[in-house]
Parts: sequence; C-alpha cells; structure tokens
Amino acid sequence: MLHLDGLSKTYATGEAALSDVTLTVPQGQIMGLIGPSGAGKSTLIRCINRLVEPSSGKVILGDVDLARLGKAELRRQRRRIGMIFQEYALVERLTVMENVLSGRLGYVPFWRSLLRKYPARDIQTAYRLLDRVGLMNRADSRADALSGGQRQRVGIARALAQEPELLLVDEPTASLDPKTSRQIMRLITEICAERGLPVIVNIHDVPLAQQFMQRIVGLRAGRIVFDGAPADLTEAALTEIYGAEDWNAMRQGDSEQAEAEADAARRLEALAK
Ligand SMILES: Nc1ncnc2c1ncn2[C@@H]1O[C@H](COP(=O)(O)OP(=O)(O)OP(=O)(O)O)[C@@H](O)[C@H]1O
Repeated sequence: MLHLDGLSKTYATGEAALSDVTLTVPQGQIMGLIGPSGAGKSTLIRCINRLVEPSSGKVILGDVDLARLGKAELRRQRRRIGMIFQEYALVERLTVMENVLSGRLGYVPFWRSLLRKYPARDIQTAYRLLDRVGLMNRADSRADALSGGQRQRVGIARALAQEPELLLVDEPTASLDPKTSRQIMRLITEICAERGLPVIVNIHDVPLAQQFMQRIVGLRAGRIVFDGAPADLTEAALTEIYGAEDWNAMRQGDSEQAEAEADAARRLEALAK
C-alpha cells in the first residue's frame, strides 16, 4: 500500500507544483492520474521515488516513509518501486533478455552487474516474465529491432523483474497507436490484478483512463480536484479538472480520432473483401 500524506513541492523557481496531496493506493488498485499540462502529474510521480525532492509531507510505502530516508537507504528502498516510462528507456543495443535482467541490477553485487552475470533464478524469472508479456520468442533480439508495443512489453517485464511493491507508470502509451495502447493498458491492468500491486499511471488519454483504471485522481494546479471511480468522471468533473475551453478542445479531438479510426477500419475491411 502507498500512502501520501500532505505531499507538497515548491520548485526553486517558486512554482508550487504540488499542494497538500493526500491519498492512499491500496494493494491491487490501478489508479490513473489525469490533469492538464503543468498540473503536477510528473512531479507527483517523481516525488514518490524522490527523483524530485518533496518540500514537505510523507510518502509511506508499507511502513517506510521514503521522504525521510538518507541517500544509501533510499537507494535500497527504491528497489521496491518499479517504473515504466513513455519512451521505454531500454538499452537499445542489448538483447531483450539483458534488458529484462537489468531490472535485477539493484539486487546483484556490483561485480556481477559489471560482468552481467546473473543468478540462474533471475534468468528463470526473466524467461517467465517474457512469456507473460508475450515475448518469449524475442528473448535474443536486440531491443532496437522491436516495435514500440514490443518495447513497452520489455519495459513492463523489466519493471516486474525488480519484484516491486509499487508500480509507477509514466504515460506508457503516449508513443503508441490506439490499438497497441489498449493492449498495453490491458496487460498492465491484468498484471496489477494478478500480483496485487498498487499502480499509479500518469495518463493523458481520458477515454483510455476511463476504460482501464479502477480509480481516477484529477489534478489541477497541484491540487486534487477529483478522486473517484471512472463512472463518476462526469462532464462537470472533467470541466473542473481541465477547464471548459481545454476540455471542449480535447473532446473534439477525441471524436475526430475515433472517426478516423473507424474510417481506417472500414477501408481495411473493404480491401480485405
Ligand atoms: N524542474 C522544475 N523546475 C521548476 N519548475 C518545474 C520543474 N518541473 C516542473 N515544474 C513546474 O511545475 C509545474 C508542474 O509540472 P509537472 O511537469 O509536474 O506537470 P504535469 O502535469 O506532469 O505536466 P505535463 O502533462 O505537461 O507533463 C509546472 O508549472 C512546471 O512548469
């Protein structure tokens, strides 16, 4: 379980990016974080693993307040948090298997990591994870030979290889087409349920969030302005999160996108006949 208590961040520029954010993500819950550009979504995710130092408040994972740790202990505790990134952050010239195994780096002694000698148990786990994300037959391919969706599957397997207690996911589908985005979101949700993992997903795509998240938190100017089930994310709530003008523009964009998708599907069907 993750509990944030009164989390705030003011950058050196004086920008109050997060103000008094309090929330709990229980085991097995997948929570989507939505909000306009600059609302503080990335700051929130980064304060949890302390890539950004919180100005005040608590970040409690299990029974440890991560916000209070010194450097050495923080390094150890960060193993408990798996990250999945928009741009995958793979080592392109390494194989899929080596990328997944790199999720174990926090656990193997330094000399082993230099030689990339991993224990047999880690290798077995990595194969199991590759099987789970549907990439068993690509274990020996170089990462740069994969499609975007396949790369994100490697990113997911690498995060899981770490055996995390919390997953932080930063716009996992921003570089993917709509169909692949849905497949990746489905995979993340299934894995979260299977493992009872709490997950926070920074997600720009509101319909995708509504389809896959169990809970949605809306941020505006660093504060929580919505916290509820996707079904409760009404037009009024979305207007409060994004502001009337931006929400109308987004809605317009979404319906154009859906029309373009339907049109492409019709053309493909016609071609197949
Ligand atoms: N390193 C920084 N120094 C100063 N201000 C920052 C820094 N990083 C972010 N900010 C500011 O903090 C606020 C929140 O930014 P943040 O990146 O967390 O928002 P976001 O919701 O993730 O936006 P986006 O969806 O565009 O990624 C913004 O006003 C931004 O300009």
